[in-house]
Amino acid sequence: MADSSTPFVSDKILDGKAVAAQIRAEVAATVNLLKDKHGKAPGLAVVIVGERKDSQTYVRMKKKACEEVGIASFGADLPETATQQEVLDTVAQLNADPNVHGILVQLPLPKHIDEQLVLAAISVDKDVDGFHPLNMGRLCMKGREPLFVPCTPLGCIELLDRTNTQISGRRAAVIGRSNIVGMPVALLLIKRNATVTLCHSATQNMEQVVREADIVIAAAGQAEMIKGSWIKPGAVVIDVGTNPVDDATKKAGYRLVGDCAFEECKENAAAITPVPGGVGPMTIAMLLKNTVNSAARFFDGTCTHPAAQQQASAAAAALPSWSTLALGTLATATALQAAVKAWGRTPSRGRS
Ligand SMILES: Nc1nc2c(c(=O)[nH]1)N[C@@H](CN(C=O)c1ccc(C(=O)N[C@@H](CCC(=O)O)C(=O)O)cc1)CN2
Repeated sequence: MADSSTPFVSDKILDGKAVAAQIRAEVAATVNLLKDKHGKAPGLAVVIVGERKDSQTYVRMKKKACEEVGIASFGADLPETATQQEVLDTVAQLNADPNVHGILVQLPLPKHIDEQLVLAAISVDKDVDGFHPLNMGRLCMKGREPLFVPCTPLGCIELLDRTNTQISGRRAAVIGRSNIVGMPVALLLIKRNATVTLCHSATQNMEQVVREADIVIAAAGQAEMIKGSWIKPGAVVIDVGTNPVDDATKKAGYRLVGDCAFEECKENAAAITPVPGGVGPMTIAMLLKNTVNSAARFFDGTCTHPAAQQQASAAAAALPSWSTLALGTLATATALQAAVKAWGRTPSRGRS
């Protein structure tokens, strides 16, 4: 099923870190093209509320990744005690900032803050996490496309694509129905013509469902719940789980394991993602990609956000006539158009 001759699969291990590195290099090249053409860098704002260690780590990783590819970082670090209004005001400021093309609010939020309200307050044009109800709604509908697809699900599909794994016509089992992963990845697989069973805590005989699947996406958040005997020989297994388990031999006192019993599942699988080093790095790579796609829409004026319209008219007024444009600029524009066009196809790509 997975093409083990790709540079990303070795000894059945699907190296998400390597795929993510390739995507980050592509993003960096597109950022350079955008800077050459528009004289501006894409900007990503990350909002974090509270002091959760894991969330702070992820936010640090996102900022570092932005820096490495030339995306400008913005954002706000709010205390655990921040009120809902303060969070909404922060989002409103970022919505209005013309240098910010992507906004994300790190999840989970503290309990006293209404997650739905905050996610719906993010401008749909800057919703690089794809969690705005309008983007989620479009993802659910046949013949509609969201402006942004959530990063981890997009990363799972990209892993399948970059290892030439056929999706169309195959059976897929998704374990877990979260808004961040399970639900949207099931929708993406359906849009790619897979036959999908979405398993959850009330699913009966989950083992049997998984046994019939050519593609398994494990996103239940339960350490090593999927056993090797559940995996159909030759299946491709994408393990989204990142569960800390006590390990006295580690400096931190714990290690991360996935939702799949890795060594056992690897026996039967054609390819399996490791934890860490599988889906995690893809989440951040896809965030960078979503941000660059957003900036490109802002810069070329195809985005409906008022700031984008203003920027596009200002740019048009400042533009020299076509006859004086250097050939190099034209080449850059063409390369940029091609790059952004190719990327925009990801959610509904018909390749199998
Ligand atoms: N607003 C959002 N919040 C959350 C999201 C999200 O996509 N948007 N996803 C997760 C957390 N997350 C990103 O935010 C994330 C999780 C894991 C990784 C990652 O690279 N993990 C590494 C291991 C890292 C470690 O050692 O701790 C790996 O798997 O190799 C990146 C991003 C919940 N919140």
